[in-house]
Amino acid sequence: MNFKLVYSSVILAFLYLATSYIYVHQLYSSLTNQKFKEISHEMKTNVETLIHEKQEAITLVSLALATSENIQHVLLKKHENNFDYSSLSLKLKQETSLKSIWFQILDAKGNSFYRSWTDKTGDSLLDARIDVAQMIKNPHVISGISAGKFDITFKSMVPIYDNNNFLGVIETIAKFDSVATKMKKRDVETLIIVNDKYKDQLTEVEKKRFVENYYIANQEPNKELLGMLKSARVKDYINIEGLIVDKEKNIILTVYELKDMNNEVMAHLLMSKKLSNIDMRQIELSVEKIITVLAIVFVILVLLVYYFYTRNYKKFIQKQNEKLEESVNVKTKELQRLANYDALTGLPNRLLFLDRLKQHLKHATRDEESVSILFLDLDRFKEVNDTYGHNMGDALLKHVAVRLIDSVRDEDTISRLGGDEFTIILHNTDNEDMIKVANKIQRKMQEKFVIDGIELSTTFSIGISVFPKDGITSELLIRNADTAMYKAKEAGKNGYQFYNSQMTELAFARIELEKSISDALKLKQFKPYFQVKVDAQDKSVVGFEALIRWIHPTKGIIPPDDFIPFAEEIGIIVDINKFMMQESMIIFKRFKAKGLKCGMLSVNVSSEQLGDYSYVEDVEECLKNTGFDAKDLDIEILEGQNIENKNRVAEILRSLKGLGTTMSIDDFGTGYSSLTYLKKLPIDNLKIDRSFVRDIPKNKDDMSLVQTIIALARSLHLKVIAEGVETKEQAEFLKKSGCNVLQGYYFSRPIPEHECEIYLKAKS
Ligand SMILES: Nc1nc2c(ncn2[C@@H]2O[C@@H]3COP(=O)(O)O[C@H]4[C@@H](O)[C@H](n5cnc6c(=O)[nH]c(N)nc65)O[C@@H]4COP(=O)(O)O[C@H]3[C@H]2O)c(=O)[nH]1
Repeated sequence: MNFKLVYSSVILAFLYLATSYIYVHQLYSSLTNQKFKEISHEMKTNVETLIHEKQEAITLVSLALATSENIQHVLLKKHENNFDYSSLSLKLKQETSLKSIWFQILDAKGNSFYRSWTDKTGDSLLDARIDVAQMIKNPHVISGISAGKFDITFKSMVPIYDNNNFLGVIETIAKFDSVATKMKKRDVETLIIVNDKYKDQLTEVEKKRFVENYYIANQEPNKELLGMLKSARVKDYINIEGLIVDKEKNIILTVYELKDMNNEVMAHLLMSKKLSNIDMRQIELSVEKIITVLAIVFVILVLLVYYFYTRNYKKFIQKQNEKLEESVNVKTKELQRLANYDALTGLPNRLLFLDRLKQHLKHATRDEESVSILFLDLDRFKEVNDTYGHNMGDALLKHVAVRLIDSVRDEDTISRLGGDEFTIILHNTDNEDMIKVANKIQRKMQEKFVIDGIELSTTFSIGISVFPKDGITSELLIRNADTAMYKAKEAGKNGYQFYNSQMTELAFARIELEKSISDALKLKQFKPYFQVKVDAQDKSVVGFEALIRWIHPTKGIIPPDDFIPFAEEIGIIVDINKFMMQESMIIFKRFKAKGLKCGMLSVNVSSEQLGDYSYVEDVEECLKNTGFDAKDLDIEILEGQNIENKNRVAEILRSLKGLGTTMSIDDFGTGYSSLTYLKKLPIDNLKIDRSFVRDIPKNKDDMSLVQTIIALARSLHLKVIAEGVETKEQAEFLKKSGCNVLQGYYFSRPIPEHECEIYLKAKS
């Protein structure tokens, strides 16, 4: 995601808002200042206008009166009592804005001829007033503001002529503070501050109307302004340049300089207007407009940024999606590989094999061709695992896979179904080709594998099924190839078998048998039968061999040869033997508890178990569970059994010996054990196979062979037990030959517990 754009947008927005704020603020203050200036100007202009108006008004009045014939006549005749302007004053008061107005008439010599406010006349004003002197000297219209004894006033003097004969002067006087009153109507308070230089002149004015030496000319001065003036220096206010805005007092202040007739500043008009009375709406409207424009610009900018951002974001999302898709593809491929290929060998696994087989079958159906499946199972792979561990087993599988790949064409599919099972799919091959492939595999496997310096050899049992002859579905073809593979195992391993229909029946029978053996174990249908072993010399009971019998509810007693090899093949023999050992020990414990001398208990062990340490644990557990004395336990090992797996077997036998048991080599003479090797094993007894005893005394070779075995056993300090003794002659011959213990039908067949008890009781 483009965070840069987001960050810069946020910063820009902030800058924009800050700048806008400053701009609006400055604009507002500049507009306000402008407005205040305008207000100040307006106040000054207004007051000036009012002053001019007033001056003009009284001048007009003077001019009007100067042309009055009555005045001229009276001045010519000096009949002063004919004047009365009180009605004129009243009229002016009523009809005009001239509320306080006075008149004075001077004669041509500057003497007061008439005063409307007093009866006092005849006094000369030439000396008292410069303006009067000027007028007499040079009659002309004089208009202005002047300070007198009582106040400052508006004055206008107009010469009175009779034709060209100067008769005198008419003077009109008006109060000045009416200007302040008029200004008030316009919301402006005006304080008329008369300059301090007039202080001495204003002799008839009350002292209290002075602030410092400045006369306040208002009749009723504004209290606030007066307060302000009193609380500071008067100069501070009359010297204001431009204007003052006092937000605290909510006023705007400005000063107007009032000039006298000689154009000299004679007074200052301090004017104030309430800020709250100033109409700021226009400014606010302008500012609002600006804010609106700025806001619109901001919104547009935000929208633009948003547009670019979303466009950018879409691109970003698109890129992310592409990346995601890419990694999903990689992962999917990886998963497909994991799902379809065997992690150990890298060959296609069961899933891919099934898929490819289905494809082959589809094409073969369409093109009317054949497809063959070779089902391969390593012979004795379990022994490799048990002997050298699973790592070695795995390494062997990898090497085997390489050799398999070397044995077939590239287009043939080899897969590992799991464990030591492999399959090969061959397309459109005849029997001869298949045999060639099977032979090639076998040849490749002949050479020993050398892994971590250890030499290993292994072979394959191969089952072959062919589409469509042996099945048209993949499931059936695999099952039938598997069945054929079992057949190859039964036939002695390291070979191949083509599937035929009889094999299916066999396969079903095997499944059936597997289930019923398992059920039999659960239902305790297996029973130990005991066959006695007697001392060759005095025929006393030395012990018993426990031999299994399957007491089948419908088939009766099933002998071990009918199910033990199969039980060994499917592995259930481990549980069966454990069960047999524990049951026999319990029975022996019962015999002993009854005081019966049953001697040693011999049990059989399977080749499956001798390569596995867990057998030692099983024996230990049975001894512990039953409290059976290990010294009374003899374990019979078949000569042919696993003896090749020398080191492991030797170790396990030593562990068993460590528990206190004795060990016997069973069926001796049928295998090919070297006696030197046997010497190294912790063996106590050697049982001569009954096949050598059977034909005694008829077969002289057997007799001499038996004698040789006994002599050899003796030299190895082993006890010799002969089995299959059926006749007295045989018993006698074996006794004479030095055999220690005899076992066979001659003494007793294998019998169940209760019969054994009777037998023992009879013997004791
Ligand atoms: N013809 C003849 N036979 C005699 C005579 N005396 C004994 N036998 C038979 O010879 C076999 C001796 O047992 P084995 O060699 O251990 O051979 C046993 C043993 O290898 C195996 N077996 C029996 N019980 C068990 C067992 O619990 N576990 C295992 N793993 N194998 C067992 O089954 C084999 C066969 O057992 P069985 O049928 O009981 O056959 C027994 C026994 O009945 C005789 O005088 N004449």
